[in-house]
Amino acid sequence: MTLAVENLTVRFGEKTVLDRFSLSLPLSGVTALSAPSGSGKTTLLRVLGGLQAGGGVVEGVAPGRTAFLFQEDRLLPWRTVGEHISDVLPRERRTEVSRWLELAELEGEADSWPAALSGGMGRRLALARVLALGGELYLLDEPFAGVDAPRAERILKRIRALGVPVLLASHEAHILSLADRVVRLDGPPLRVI
Ligand SMILES: Nc1ncnc2c1ncn2[C@@H]1O[C@H](COP(=O)(O)OP(=O)(O)OP(=O)(O)O)[C@@H](O)[C@H]1O
Repeated sequence: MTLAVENLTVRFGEKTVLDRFSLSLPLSGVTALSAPSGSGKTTLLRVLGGLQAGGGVVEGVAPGRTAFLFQEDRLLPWRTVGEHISDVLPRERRTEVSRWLELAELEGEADSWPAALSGGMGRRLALARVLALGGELYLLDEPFAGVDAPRAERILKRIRALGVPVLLASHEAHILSLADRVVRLDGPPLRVI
């Protein structure tokens, strides 16, 4: 399958973030988007996830079938680590909580509260929740912010093994080096370089 974006334009007031932006890439494995801060990576992911309207054509991705990791963790202070995962699982899959915590190297933290997690642990919990939720395409905005490189590399290998295509935004060279393809973007307004 191919993800195709054609002539996508997004403006916020006077500011043009995406200007007739086009991109085509295979929907398999791990694709990394690399671009300077503030250039529009989040905006592009949001359009692909159906969270942001844009003028243009997007083909190959059904917005309701993507799983989206926001740049912010968006954890719930009143739910434990384990409950963050069980909350997104259907009843018959509730036994999977430990599987997703292990994937994110959070085993042993199921009863912890978000306030007791380090920044990197919170990030891994937010990531585990999206992975558990599932979809046909994972859209991950800076999934490893605050996560040490060796751990991030181990987790990314486990994500790849899930067999669901991943499109992630990252600034980190070690993450880019593990991707199957890196789309380097200039910007703003974004252009593929
Ligand atoms: N809702 C909005 N209203 C106004 N401007 C916005 C809005 N969302 C994004 N922008 C602007 O669009 C530009 C691109 O933002 P975006 O968050 O997509 O960049 P990014 O490449 O993901 O940045 P970073 O790497 O820092 O996360 C920025 O100049 C930002 O200020």
